[in-house]
Amino acid sequence: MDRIRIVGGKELRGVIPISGAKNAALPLMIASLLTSDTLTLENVPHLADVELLMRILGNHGVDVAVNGRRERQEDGYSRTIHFTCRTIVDTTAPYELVSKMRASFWVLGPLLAREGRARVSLPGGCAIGTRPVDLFLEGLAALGASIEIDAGYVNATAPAGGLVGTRYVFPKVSVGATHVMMMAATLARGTTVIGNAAREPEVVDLANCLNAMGAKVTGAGTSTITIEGVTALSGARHRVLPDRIETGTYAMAVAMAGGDVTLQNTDAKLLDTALEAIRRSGAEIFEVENGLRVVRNGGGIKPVDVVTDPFPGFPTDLQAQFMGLMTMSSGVSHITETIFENRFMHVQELARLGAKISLSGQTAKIEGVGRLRGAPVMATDLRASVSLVIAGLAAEGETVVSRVYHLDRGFERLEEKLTRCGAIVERVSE
Ligand SMILES: CC(=O)N[C@H]1[C@@H](OP(=O)(O)OP(=O)(O)OC[C@H]2O[C@@H](n3ccc(=O)[nH]c3=O)[C@H](O)[C@@H]2O)O[C@H](CO)[C@@H](O)[C@@H]1O
Ligand SMILES: C=C(OP(=O)(O)O)C(=O)O
Repeated sequence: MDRIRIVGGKELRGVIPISGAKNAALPLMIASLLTSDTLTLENVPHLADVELLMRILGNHGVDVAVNGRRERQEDGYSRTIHFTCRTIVDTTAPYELVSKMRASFWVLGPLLAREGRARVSLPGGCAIGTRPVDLFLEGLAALGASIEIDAGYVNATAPAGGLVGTRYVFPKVSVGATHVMMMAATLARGTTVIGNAAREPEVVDLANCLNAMGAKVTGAGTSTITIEGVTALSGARHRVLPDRIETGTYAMAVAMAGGDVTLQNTDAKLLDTALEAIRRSGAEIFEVENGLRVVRNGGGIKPVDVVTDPFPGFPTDLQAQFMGLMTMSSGVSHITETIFENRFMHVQELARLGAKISLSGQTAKIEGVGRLRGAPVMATDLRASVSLVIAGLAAEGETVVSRVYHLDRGFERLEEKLTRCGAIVERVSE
């Protein structure tokens, strides 16, 4: 099993290209199930989750062609990929595949909308909480679907004549349930209004792509999304938006290790709240053409309190990384996690590097320590593992992060991007 070895204490200087967003690419790829034409996606990141979803979509009948060729391209950053699902050959998404990645559950919406039925295993994904699927099922039931859960599978059937437009207010904001209901409603009869919808940029990206495919979606990016159903969708070409979590992660790496790095192909507007927190910690952030520049040349790290919230709040997917940054602050900070009930598994691993963190319910109290010291640590989930990498960059001596398959789910060419900025980071295969 691969490990990442880091020799810390070096400032980061250079340019990091930001990839297309994993969390936008996944629902966009799933949208290809809604049409028999080709959906071409540009800027698709080369990640384990993307590869797995290609296999899952292939199982349903989607033909995947990378850069116009059928073979997979093993080099190069984010790619252009063509997805064509002439006919859906299988409406079952099996446990073996869906259990590995939460987002694969989302095929439920398009399969149901296009074929009138779907059988999808209950999902897996990062172990950061119980992550139920009640909101998905209630949303689809509001569109007229009959739903039963049997032997670990969700069996959903549309009424004769297909799904029917509805008004439905989610009792809680859910990114995934918003994606799924929006996709399903594009092919429903009549108009659907989704209340308390997620406002994340990835929801807006999906709505833009659906509209390019001929859907009639308005209001994405606000809490109320309206979808006028159409009888069929066509193909389209769409560029995946930049990864705001990757952007924030590297910005925090610079804030922690020091240096001057330009993050290219990204947009500060995607993560205003997180950038504001990084600025308050003492780093300077400048918007530059097609990206941003993060600078911390000396000066201490100030303590900053944050509370995670749905967009436009501070993203839960940057909570672990920000906690890494706060471990080196000059005072006491508090981080409250409101989205997932079990997203503090990085705490005990950061402690191995010398961090002082105590937990009380959903709030972590971080007593800044002047310096961290490298140690062997274990990745527990995707964002927790990258928090250990950036802490390792700032720590003195050697840090070895094991279980790096978590990282490969969501960070494209992490070692290469950091090495180009002067970090000493290498992958060690056993
Ligand atoms: C692939 C992807 O895009 N994953 C992101 C997505 O996950 P995901 O879409 O799974 O997250 P949700 O927004 O659905 O989850 C928010 C909260 O709602 C709860 N919930 C969700 C659905 C449901 O049916 N019932 C229910 O109670 C969840 O347990 C959680 O407590 O948004 C999260 C919140 O920004 C991010 O951390 C994930 O990185
Ligand atoms: C939690 C994440 O992914 P998933 O929802 O696929 O588990 C994430 O991207 O941080």
